[in-house]
Amino acid sequence: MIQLSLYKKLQANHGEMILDIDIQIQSGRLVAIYGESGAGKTSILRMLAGLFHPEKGKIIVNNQTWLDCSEAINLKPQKRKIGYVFQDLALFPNMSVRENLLFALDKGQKSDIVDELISIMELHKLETRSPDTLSGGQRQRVALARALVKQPDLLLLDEPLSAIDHQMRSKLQDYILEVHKKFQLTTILVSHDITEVFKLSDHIIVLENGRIQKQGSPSEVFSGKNMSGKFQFTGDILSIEKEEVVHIVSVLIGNNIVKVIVTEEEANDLSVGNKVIVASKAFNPIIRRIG
Ligand SMILES: Nc1ncnc2c1ncn2[C@@H]1O[C@H](COP(=O)(O)OP(=O)(O)OP(=O)(O)O)[C@@H](O)[C@H]1O
Repeated sequence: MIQLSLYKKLQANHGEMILDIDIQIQSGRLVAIYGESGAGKTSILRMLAGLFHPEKGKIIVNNQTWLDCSEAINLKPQKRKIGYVFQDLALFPNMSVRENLLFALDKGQKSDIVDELISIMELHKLETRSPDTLSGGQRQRVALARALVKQPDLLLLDEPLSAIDHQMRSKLQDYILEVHKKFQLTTILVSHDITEVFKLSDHIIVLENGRIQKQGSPSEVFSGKNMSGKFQFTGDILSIEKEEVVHIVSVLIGNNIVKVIVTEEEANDLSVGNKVIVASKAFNPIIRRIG
């Protein structure tokens, strides 16, 4: 369990902004912090990592106090068992991919975990390469593996995939899900991307001007009501076409286009580019093998 209460005055574009949050996260969950630019998301992660200090607050991770301002407890960043991946994370350029991972091992820690991560993250073909010769997506895959070497108590992902193209991003999201399933690490993901947040997290905290505006499951948070379905996916609207009395909405879900028929009234509420949830609970989905 992670208990977090943080208070800090920040300098926002429009003047002073108070970051004031109280969050509890159960162990093993993947929680997303979602919010507009400047809402305070990165500040929370930096405070968790010990890189930024709140004026008031407490951070307790698995019963260990990392920070308690009233007791003057403030564990150094290197004493906090954290894996941190952000957009422009630098790998050591003078070391191969494998050496970058080995370098992250704690003193006396067995190197088996490096082999395991190379296998899970499918880095075999890249392990002797220098980071400079890798694509952005490959580098982030290595960065994620490196953050996992120490088997942290808490994994922090700050927009780790935002500079990566759509197809590679989707693959990397699968890797994140895979390692999360395998290691059950408590993970906090900061992202602007609703589809990403929906796909990866089981709980979403929406931050607005330094305060929690709402939180809950992805469907509770994004559909405004508790939407349940036999299956549901998120996607982007590509087109809305009128056909006689109905409208046909084409939605891009992953790499597939799904067409959904809606009424005129429903269509009026939708625009090309909107992120949407496509769900069904009235009938059983049909499954067929492909290829
Ligand atoms: N050291 C600091 N002292 C005071 N204010 C700060 C400090 N660091 C950041 N801020 C301000 O706090 C606000 C929140 O910044 P933060 O980076 O946490 O937002 P964010 O939600 O992560 O935004 P983005 O999505 O653009 O990364 C910003 O207005 C920023 O200028």
